Amino acid sequence: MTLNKIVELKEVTKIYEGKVMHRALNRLDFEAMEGEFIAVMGPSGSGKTTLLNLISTIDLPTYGQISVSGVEPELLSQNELALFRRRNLGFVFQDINLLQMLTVEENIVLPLTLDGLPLEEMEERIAELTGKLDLSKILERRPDELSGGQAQRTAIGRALIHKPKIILADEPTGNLDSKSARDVLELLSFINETEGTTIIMVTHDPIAASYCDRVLFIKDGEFFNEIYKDERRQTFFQRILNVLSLLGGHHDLSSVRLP
Ligand SMILES: Nc1ncnc2c1ncn2[C@@H]1O[C@H](COP(=O)(O)OP(=O)(O)OP(=O)(O)O)[C@@H](O)[C@H]1O
Repeated sequence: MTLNKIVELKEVTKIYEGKVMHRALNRLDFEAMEGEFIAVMGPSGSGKTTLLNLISTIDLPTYGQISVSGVEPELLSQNELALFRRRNLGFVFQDINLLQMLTVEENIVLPLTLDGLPLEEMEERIAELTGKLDLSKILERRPDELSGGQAQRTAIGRALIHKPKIILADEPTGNLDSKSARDVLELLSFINETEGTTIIMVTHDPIAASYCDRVLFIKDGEFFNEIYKDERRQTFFQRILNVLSLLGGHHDLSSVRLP
């Protein structure tokens, strides 16, 4: 099977112009193949969120080229970009951001109603997806009646309902306890394997990163290292810790253990 590049960045530089100019990314090359599950790690301020914002077409680079799912964001208007994002990308954040007045089901189905999909098709997709997400029994609940893990799984449902090609996740387990975090990571892996959805996830957590196929490490806006998963998650996890300790800017990792 030949894999296609779904994301490509060539020599991308991002400079924030403010009172003080800041070069957040410097001549960064990056590629994601269709169906990959990639973690992006690096010390605070190294440019991870900037990278995600560029891939998600929310922001444009100062220099360099970007292509996402065959599209060069620079060539599209703001309206075209908004439509492109809605059709092709799914977003999952640390701050879960569900609409409080809506039920679990209504929150998940919201992006489809924007696209005016027929009711029957919406119901079919909701049933299939909420089964996978283990939310079928709590579809009528509102966000304040959910655990952190259930709320994040609802947010993942909302990100997945339109079958995006790419999921972009920024610290999706950052606010969760370890059990809920594991559930969310297993869910993302399952979606990646069964749907072939490409996932790019920024995380500080080496355990979260160990669920991925590849970890990209950046430092001061530049490529630092990248490692691929091997047979066992335990050894991959250990290799992630090794690179993090070389990278610096992290807390003491000696006590972190894979559960
Ligand atoms: N809009 C902005 N204007 C000016 N500087 C910015 C802006 N956004 C980010 N930066 C700076 O760019 C650098 C990279 O920020 P970014 O948010 O990408 O880092 P990060 O690796 O995601 O950090 P963290 O892990 O703390 O979230 C930081 O030094 C940040 O202060």
